[in-house]
Amino acid sequence: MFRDGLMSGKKVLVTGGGSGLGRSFALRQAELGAEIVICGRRQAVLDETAQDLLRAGAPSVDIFSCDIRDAAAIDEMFDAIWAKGPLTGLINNAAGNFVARTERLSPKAMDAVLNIVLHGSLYCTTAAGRRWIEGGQPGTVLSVVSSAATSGRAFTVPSAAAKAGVLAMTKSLAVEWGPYNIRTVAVAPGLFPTEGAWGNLRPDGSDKIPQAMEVPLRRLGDHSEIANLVAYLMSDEAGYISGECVTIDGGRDLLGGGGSGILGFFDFTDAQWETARKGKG
Ligand SMILES: CCC/C=C/C(=O)SCCNC(=O)CCNC(=O)[C@H](O)C(C)(C)COP(=O)([O-])OP(=O)([O-])OC[C@H]1O[C@@H](n2cnc3c(N)ncnc32)[C@H](O)[C@@H]1OP(=O)([O-])[O-]
Ligand SMILES: NC(=O)C1=CN([C@@H]2O[C@H](COP(=O)(O)OP(=O)(O)OC[C@H]3O[C@@H](n4cnc5c(N)ncnc54)[C@H](OP(=O)(O)O)[C@@H]3O)[C@@H](O)[C@H]2O)C=CC1
Repeated sequence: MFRDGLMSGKKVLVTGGGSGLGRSFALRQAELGAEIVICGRRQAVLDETAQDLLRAGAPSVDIFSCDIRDAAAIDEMFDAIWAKGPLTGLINNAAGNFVARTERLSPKAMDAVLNIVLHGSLYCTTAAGRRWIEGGQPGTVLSVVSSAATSGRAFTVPSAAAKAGVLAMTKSLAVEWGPYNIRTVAVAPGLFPTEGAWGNLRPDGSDKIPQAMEVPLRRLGDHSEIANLVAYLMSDEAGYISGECVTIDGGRDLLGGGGSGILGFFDFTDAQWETARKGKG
């Protein structure tokens, strides 16, 4: 789909790039010639993906065990990255989410999601932007949000609220940092199977209808489809796109509020919620 070397000369940090969609984004850009940096909390996952990235063609791969809830740790990671050469792009991909009845969430449960999605994305974005502005370098920040950012999403309210904040950040910085030649963009994925999303959002008994039937195109997304979109948006070919969020969901959001994926939760029993919470769903 793209010319070889589309991302040559680029160096991109993918938060949560060791697994799930982040891994697919990193792999696609590695194939297109980008130097890749990935971070996450699980060192073993990062180690394994780093080997895959090198095999895919990345000229260099750096990995950082870093919890993006920790602003100081992020700053250390960015210092270490810049010591070897500045990034040209950042992908805010790492996220935390789970289904729960909102009125029963503890403050810690709310913070667990908000701190990763909203605070983590803002910490990483400003860590990159500050360095680009000081160095007089252009840059691109792509944040992975969700249609929940605009439509809301019952039973995952902290995530929906955090994604709305990240989208507002994207649009605000497109204006504030435009004069520095820093682009900020977002993608809103629909259903792309990953361990994290299915493990946290799809407990047993929650699917009222087959998952593909939640989507007008009658199928789930393939990682290659969103990885190509992300590669395009990170490349210079998208150099005049800023402040925009591209939805890639087979038309699912047009069914209203993220489709019918949440319908099962209205009838969930206390026992089912407990099982979901323990991660046995
Ligand atoms: C909007 C749609 C689109 C988005 C899609 C995605 O993002 S898909 C990507 C999805 N991918 C991922 O999510 C991957 C990353 N996810 C994670 O690391 C975890 O799921 C995390 C977000 C809980 C953070 O982990 P951690 O180790 O920092 O947290 P911890 O275990 O120490 O708990 C902290 C607090 O939260 C509470 N609590 C926890 N679960 C539940 C629950 N089900 N029910 C109720 N509460 C729950 C827990 O009880 C505690 O509160 P307490 O009792 O002390 O007052
Ligand atoms: N899959 C889907 O259908 C959809 C996904 N999305 C969004 O796409 C993105 C990727 O989702 P997906 O791949 O499914 O999620 P996964 O849960 O599979 O992957 C999340 C990644 O983020 C990392 N991560 C989580 N918390 C932290 C943290 N505190 N610090 C650093 N890294 C962290 C995880 O690594 P580790 O645990 O090692 O830290 C993991 O590599 C997210 O932004 C999600 O909200 C949106 C809509 C739908």
